[in-house]
Amino acid sequence: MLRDGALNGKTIIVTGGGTGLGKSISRYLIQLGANVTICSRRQAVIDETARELTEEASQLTGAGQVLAVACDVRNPEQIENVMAETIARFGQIDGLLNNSAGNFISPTERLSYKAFDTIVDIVLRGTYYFTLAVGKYWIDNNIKGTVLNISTTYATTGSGYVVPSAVAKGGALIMTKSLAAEWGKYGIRLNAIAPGPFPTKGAWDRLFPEPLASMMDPTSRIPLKRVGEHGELANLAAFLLSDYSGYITGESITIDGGEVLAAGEFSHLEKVTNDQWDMIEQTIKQANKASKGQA
Ligand SMILES: CCCCCCCCC/C=C/C(=O)SCCNC(=O)CCNC(=O)[C@H](O)C(C)(C)COP(=O)(O)OP(=O)(O)OC[C@H]1O[C@@H](n2cnc3c(N)ncnc32)[C@H](O)[C@@H]1OP(=O)(O)O
Ligand SMILES: NC(=O)C1=CN([C@@H]2O[C@H](COP(=O)(O)OP(=O)(O)OC[C@H]3O[C@@H](n4cnc5c(N)ncnc54)[C@H](OP(=O)(O)O)[C@@H]3O)[C@@H](O)[C@H]2O)C=CC1
Repeated sequence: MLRDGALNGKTIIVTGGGTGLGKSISRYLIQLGANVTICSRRQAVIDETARELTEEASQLTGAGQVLAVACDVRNPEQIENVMAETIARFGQIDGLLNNSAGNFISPTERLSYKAFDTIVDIVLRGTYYFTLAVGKYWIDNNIKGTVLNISTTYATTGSGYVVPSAVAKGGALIMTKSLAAEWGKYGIRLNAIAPGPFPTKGAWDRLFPEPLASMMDPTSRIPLKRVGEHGELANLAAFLLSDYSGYITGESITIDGGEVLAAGEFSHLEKVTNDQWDMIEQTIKQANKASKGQA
């Protein structure tokens, strides 16, 4: 979507950049000229992704570079190490994509305290630790940086069976809006993306395992009748991390093929046939007449 070189000179940290959506977004940011630091807990995974993305970038003109630094986003010292290594390699930090997450589907009453803590700590604590560290650095150095948080649609609607994730994503979303209000005076922008289903191994293994996968078609309640493509999400993420979105802050943009609209009272009536609509129309018109005393 963006023109070549749209992110030239920018350095962006992508948490969870070794797999899934973080990897796909990192690939596109690099194509657009950004230098990207990917980080997550598993060094071998981010090393392999860095090798792959470096190889791809070598085939392109004007692509950025990639650095892999291991980090658990629940650990402030490791976050500060990612920042120091990024600054040492690329000079400064301009953007932060909070994409790391933990999640699994479960009835809430089956969760231990530790299970609940694990999800909330990765998603909420990890997001505010990283944002706080990078925000302080930007304020101290007069850098007009940009944060993008990967949220979910259920951060605003709520959802059963993923309650720790909903609690944490909801908290991260309100942080996005709150800090956008507070740090706007420094030129720092914070936005969020709320994706619907975009197939990744990480999400599908934990949210859509058997027998669920055989029991339901995740596209059936999506108005566009399909899951998302990684490139579609990467386009939106690159735009929100770029200067082209310079007047957007505190916003959450939903990209879900219309899935959240399923809450609309009558939006599920697509199974009604034309013959049935004829019948329904006649029935309603009879009722209209009756109410006017014409029946
Ligand atoms: C419709 C289509 C879809 C479409 C999808 C629609 C969109 C969904 C939107 C959101 C999507 C996402 O976030 S997708 C992101 C998915 N990716 C990830 O989750 C990647 C990272 N995840 C992980 O590493 C693991 O899954 C996770 C458990 C979170 C963390 O691993 P750790 O090694 O740190 O922790 P562990 O020690 O294994 O587990 C911590 C505690 O959690 C408990 N625990 C772990 N799994 C459990 C389970 N299934 N049920 C109960 N409890 C569980 C353990 O027993 C431990 O508690 P005790 O027994 O008390 O010790
Ligand atoms: N796929 C989908 O349909 C949707 C996804 N999302 C969101 O998109 C984002 C990416 O998810 P997706 O790509 O699907 O799944 P992945 O499992 O591929 O991505 C999650 C990433 O988070 C990293 N991570 C987990 N725990 C930590 C930690 N403590 N510290 C640092 N990194 C960590 C993992 O790496 P490692 O294990 O090496 O640490 C992994 O790379 C998440 O925020 C998710 O909530 C939102 C809506 C829908």
